[in-house]
Amino acid sequence: MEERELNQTQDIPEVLPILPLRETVVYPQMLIPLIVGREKSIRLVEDALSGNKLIGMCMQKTPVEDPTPDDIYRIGTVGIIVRSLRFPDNTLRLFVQGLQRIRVIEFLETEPYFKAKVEVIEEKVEKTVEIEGMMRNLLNLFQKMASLIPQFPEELLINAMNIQEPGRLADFIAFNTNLNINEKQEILETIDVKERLQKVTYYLTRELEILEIANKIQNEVKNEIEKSQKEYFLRQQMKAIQKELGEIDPREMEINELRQKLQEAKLPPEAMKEAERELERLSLMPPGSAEYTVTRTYLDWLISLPWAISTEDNLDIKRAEEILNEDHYDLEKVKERILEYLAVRKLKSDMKGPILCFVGPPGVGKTSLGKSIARALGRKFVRISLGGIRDEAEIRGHRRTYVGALPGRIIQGIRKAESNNPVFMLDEIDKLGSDFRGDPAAALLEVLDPEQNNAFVDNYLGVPFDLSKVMFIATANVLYTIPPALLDRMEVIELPGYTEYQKMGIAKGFLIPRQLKEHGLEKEQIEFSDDAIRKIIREYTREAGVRNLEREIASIIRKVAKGIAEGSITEKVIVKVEDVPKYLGPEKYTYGMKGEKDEVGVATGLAWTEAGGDILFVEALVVEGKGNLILTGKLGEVMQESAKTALSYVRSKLKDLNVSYELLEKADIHVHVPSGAIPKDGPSAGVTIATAIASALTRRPVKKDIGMTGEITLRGKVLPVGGIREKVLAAHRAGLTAVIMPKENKKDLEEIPEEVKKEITFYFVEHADEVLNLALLEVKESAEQRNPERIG
Ligand SMILES: Nc1ncnc2c1ncn2[C@@H]1O[C@H](COP(=O)(O)OP(=O)(O)OP(=O)(O)O)[C@@H](O)[C@H]1O
Repeated sequence: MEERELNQTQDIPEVLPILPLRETVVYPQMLIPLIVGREKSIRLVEDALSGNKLIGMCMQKTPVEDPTPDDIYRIGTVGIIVRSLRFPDNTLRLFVQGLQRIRVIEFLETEPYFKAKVEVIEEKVEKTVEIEGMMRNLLNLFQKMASLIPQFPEELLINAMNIQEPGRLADFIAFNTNLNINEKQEILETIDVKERLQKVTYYLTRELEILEIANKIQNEVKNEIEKSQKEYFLRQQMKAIQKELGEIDPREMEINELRQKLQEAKLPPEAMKEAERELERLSLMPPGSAEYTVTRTYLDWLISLPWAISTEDNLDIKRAEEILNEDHYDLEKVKERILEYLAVRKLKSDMKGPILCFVGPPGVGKTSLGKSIARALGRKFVRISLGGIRDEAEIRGHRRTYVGALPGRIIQGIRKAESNNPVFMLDEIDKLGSDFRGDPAAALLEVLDPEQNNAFVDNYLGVPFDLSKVMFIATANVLYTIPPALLDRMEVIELPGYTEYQKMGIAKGFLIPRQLKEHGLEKEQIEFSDDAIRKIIREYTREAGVRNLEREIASIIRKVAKGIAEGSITEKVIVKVEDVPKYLGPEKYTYGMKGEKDEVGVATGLAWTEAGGDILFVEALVVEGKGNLILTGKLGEVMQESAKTALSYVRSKLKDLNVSYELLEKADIHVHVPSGAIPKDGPSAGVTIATAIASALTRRPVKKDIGMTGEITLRGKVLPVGGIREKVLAAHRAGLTAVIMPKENKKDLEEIPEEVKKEITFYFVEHADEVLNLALLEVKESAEQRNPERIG
């Protein structure tokens, strides 16, 4: 009742004590708590309490301690003190009910407190439709704001809905919205109600926008957190439930199991640290994720590697010798070298040995020697082929960041070996490639370098693995394509091809017994005659090694085994020479490739190929022309030059050879080397070409039983060549009885088996004149033998 009475303007005296407020704005009709601490203000309140309890309240422009009238806003509020409490620190707590806006007209007194002449600001508005609409809008916004603030008190909303007067609604909402103090004063000073509604609407809209954005951000963050937290909580709950039930979390079990396996694998400290890190990551990943699988695979690799598993070496040299002999025929020098190697190993166990490299044509037993070494030493045997590898990552692995990454072949081989000291065969080291994907040879160097390979880092593993106990053996068909840096690290052991005699021995002593065993037959059931074996060697295979020989033998044994199994064969089978075509079909090669008769313009050369040695025929023909040299037969650059040199040499000898110079002027010389489709190169056919040309020009036939090799210079000097052993074996195989070779190659004959040397006459020459004398027959081709088209 009192309040209503006081609402009347006339009840407000013209002069009021003015309480300066710091950072507080009091609106009419609002009940607000105030703390009064300044001495002057306490005095003011005390005086008011003993009178009509009415006070004027105006905010200070700045919150100074002792304001002057100039520091005080002129628009304020008149209010009535509803309650006051004195606190022990002498401050007063007041509850003041705001009544109406006032305007300070003039300060009358400043001591003991401010007193001023005031005027009450009347507020009368007509509630137009516009005002009504603005009110409703404001209420809506207020409601919206309430919905965005979680702990918003509901009664504030209800109060707001119950306010009828537009000015009061604006004040109420401004009071309860997060406006800054200057904005609150601005609203107080906005006397025009419509304008006040507009301003409050503006501020409320701004506040709403801020709230909405904040809410959106909050929601997004919350969602993120919620997702991972939900999972975490669920997991924790599951754990708790499982614990309660006496079960173990399968995931935890898996991780524990992995940890135990890692410990059992005895990883070195650096690898263990990495493994622990990955385990930690694994425990935080969702099990179905791709990343989980990647990490799990990596850990499996770490577990499966033989970090601490070594086999014990058996260094009994006698036994090793027995094993090598048991598996291989002959190869005495090679075996001796291997035994020496093992003996040194025995004396010096930590020997950083040279890496052995077996070089030789296919099928000569390189791989099987490696296997025998492993067997003799009691080590595991693994083999990888390097043929055609161009990508360094094949050796060293891909980084784990690649999809589907795996360790390189070295580490894969080690895993296969299940021990860290296997005999590790690197096949076809001569076929390594290199391109933009890096140089595999460089990676291999690191593998083979005893100084570095105790800490070989595979890109996938990312931690070092000790390869120093591995015994590496490389194999190659040829030496010259092996990168020099690699070759430098290796000790080359050459295994040239076998002679027919040796092949016989291998077939009888090793291949046939082995094939019998593999087909489940006894030697009482089948026997090969020597002639039959020889026929197979000569007419069904043409190779330096014995791989095809073994295949053909297996093919015969298979057919016999089939017959026995079917019951069509009941007696011991003796494979005789005439039976061979029955089993293997018509012969594949004609034996004795040597020429059938002494011929003009055809010389027999000796060539060296990847499959061992071979003989080749050089044909020369004098045809009508203008003194040109025609070369055919896919000759390489070196061979072409060699042919030109040979021709020039022969030209310089025309007089000695009794050939007229005019003949050459009217003729071209055509040199051809069959087989035309196979590329040929090298300088060693020099003497052969010279012989063929000389024969063609002189019409003196070349002896068919002589094979020859040697590089030729313009002056006719004969220079040494390579591959003598293979060439001589090929000559022997082809049935030649004499071989002409450079004098400087005489030393190479040492490596040639006695049985071959016995059957061949060797001529060692220094000059091509000697070659012509040896190879050309004295008699000229008779007139009837002459081809009518030929000239000269
Ligand atoms: N001296 C030998 N005594 C007994 N068997 C042999 C002999 N040489 C080779 N062999 C046999 O010949 C077959 C082929 O040999 P191996 O596979 O070792 O050849 P390789 O030289 O490694 O050939 P490639 O270069 O093609 O790998 C094997 O079965 C092997 O046992």
